[in-house]
Amino acid sequence: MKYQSQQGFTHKQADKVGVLITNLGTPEAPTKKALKPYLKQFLSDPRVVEVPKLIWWFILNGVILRFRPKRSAHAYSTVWTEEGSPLLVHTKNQFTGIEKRFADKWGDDVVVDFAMRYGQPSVDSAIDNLLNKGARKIVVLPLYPQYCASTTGSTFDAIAADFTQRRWLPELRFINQYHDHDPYITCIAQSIKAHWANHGRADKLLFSYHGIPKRYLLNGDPYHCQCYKTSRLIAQALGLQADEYMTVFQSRFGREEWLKPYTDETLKGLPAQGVKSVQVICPGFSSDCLETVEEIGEENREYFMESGGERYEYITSLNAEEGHLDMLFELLEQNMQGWKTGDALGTAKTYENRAELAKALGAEQ
Ligand SMILES: C=CC1=C(C)c2cc3[nH]c(cc4nc(cc5[nH]c(cc1n2)c(C)c5CCC(=O)O)C(CCC(=O)O)=C4C)c(C)c3C=C
Ligand SMILES: [Fe+2]
Ligand SMILES: [Fe+2]
Repeated sequence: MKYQSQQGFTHKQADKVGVLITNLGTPEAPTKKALKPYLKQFLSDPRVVEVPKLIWWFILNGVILRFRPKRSAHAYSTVWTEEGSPLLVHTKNQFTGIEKRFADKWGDDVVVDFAMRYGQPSVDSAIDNLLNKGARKIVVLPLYPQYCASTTGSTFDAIAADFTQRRWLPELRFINQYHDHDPYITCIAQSIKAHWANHGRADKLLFSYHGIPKRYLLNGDPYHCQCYKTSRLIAQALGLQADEYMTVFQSRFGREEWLKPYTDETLKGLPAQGVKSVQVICPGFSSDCLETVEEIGEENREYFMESGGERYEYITSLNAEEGHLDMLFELLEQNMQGWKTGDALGTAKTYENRAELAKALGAEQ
């Protein structure tokens, strides 16, 4: 059969809302063997690398996939925990916390699952789960506060690709971004205040976001503008003056110019300008991951301290903190407004399910 249908459908089943939380994905293990398929899937996505297909095929397979898996495996091994990759561990905890909030308030009317754009659990398997549990309306929350075609756009592609294989499509709502959502800004501001209460302030607060090629911004991607707006709103919430904070971009990949100022170059240059202590937070990452724990927590600390810095503090991502989960739960509920749950399609007097319909129609099944 070309198009898949829900397993075990009956006319009496009550409509449910499905909530799908997604994140980027992470390798299965911190090994060269596990990194290769992960990087291949990730970096073959045309939303991530916008280079003509044939040229990129040669660069990816001939150069990057020969050398990068070993280097990245080493980096991942420094952040790997007993439960696995930090990104997966935090995303799972976020899922569990959000699922509990829905169970407490909505009972059986809402089903929740999570998926990774690359690797496992896949978007297709999570949509399968939600539909088979009776979800007829699905709200998707990619855990990226700022919209970027490479992340948010690509997640939409994965959902759309999955839908091309299904017969009875659910209603869909897709949360595009929440970069200026008040409760999100408040959550980040509160986590900075809590850090200040324990450690005091530093000379400068740095907001570090994952970069993208500058070309994507010039071609119309709103990511850069949304990052700056997030920083501005957090700074406002904290009452910071313009010279007390900075927005910077990390995790460059490849040779072309990415969004500037670069996090690493900035940190290397700040001590010479008299900035001896910094606090760095990454508001674009809803979970700690390789790019925050290793790159911001370790690598950039060394750059700053070796350049004459005296105090460097990384303020962790919101992860599965209660306030963060409350905020995400509220955002999801807002995006479910007007959706009815609990109604069934019919009482099915003539037939209970597809098999009985087939029998009634005298059709072979
Ligand atoms: C938060 C948003 C992200 C954007 C935007 C983004 C763009 C982007 N990333 C790459 C290349 C790599 N990113 C890698 C890891 C990684 N990237 C994000 C998020 C964004 N990426 C996260 C959360 C992570 C960490 C995943 C984890 O498992 O912890 C990697 C893999 C690691 C490595 O080998 O260095 C690569 C590669 C590009 C090209 C890109 C372009 C827009
Ligand atoms: Fe990335
Ligand atoms: Fe901008």
